[in-house]
Amino acid sequence: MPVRTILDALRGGLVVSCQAPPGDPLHGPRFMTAMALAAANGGAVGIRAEGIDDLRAIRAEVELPLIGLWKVGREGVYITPTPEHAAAVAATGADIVAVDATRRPRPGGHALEEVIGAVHASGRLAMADVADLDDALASLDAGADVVSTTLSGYVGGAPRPDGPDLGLVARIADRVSAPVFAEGRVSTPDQARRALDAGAFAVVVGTAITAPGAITTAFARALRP
Ligand SMILES: CC(=O)N[C@H](C=O)[C@@H](O)[C@H](O)[C@H](O)COP(=O)(O)O
Repeated sequence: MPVRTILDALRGGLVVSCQAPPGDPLHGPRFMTAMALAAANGGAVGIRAEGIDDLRAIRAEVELPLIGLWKVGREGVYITPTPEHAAAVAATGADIVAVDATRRPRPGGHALEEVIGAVHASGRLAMADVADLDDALASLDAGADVVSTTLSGYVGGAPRPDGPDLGLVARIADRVSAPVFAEGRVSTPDQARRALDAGAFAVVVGTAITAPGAITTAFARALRP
């Protein structure tokens, strides 16, 4: 899909993140493809997904713009950490490759520019997953095409807020002209709407839509005395 068409298709809409980690009963391409198809039927304008097998399978069945990433471990920089991971994600046919764009040290000592360079060398757009405004500004300097607030609340060990960081969405959107995606802990349609009002270009929702285990836990907890 041409770059303009991809961004136009995503503007103002809902991207559904379809991810289930190893150990989750829904882990694997079959279930994540079904999730992506269900999201498409429900009106999603894009899909975000993780891992080479899931991305290939989703790409084969879903025509919506696809944001791909590869999680390597769960500590430090784990979202598409190196140029090699970025090239492999791009090779699945994902339209946008999401990469950790925090200012933390990267495995192999790579600079963010190198990871983004690998995305661009593959003809894809680079999404910078950031934790704060300075990450966003630095990532755009490094060549990122779009920014997402994915990592706000997941860096530095401070207690994680319950809701999305709409303040960060607004701070970034006020400073930059690049598209800013609101991502992370968006749990209700009202929060998604408010993310757009805060200046988001589009909204990414994962757990609240595609993680029945977590959704069940929230209901079950609410019933406990
Ligand atoms: C921090 C991190 O690793 N975030 C990941 C990034 O792809 C996913 O685990 C999240 O599910 C995704 O960002 C959507 O967020 P939420 O599930 O909160 O709607």
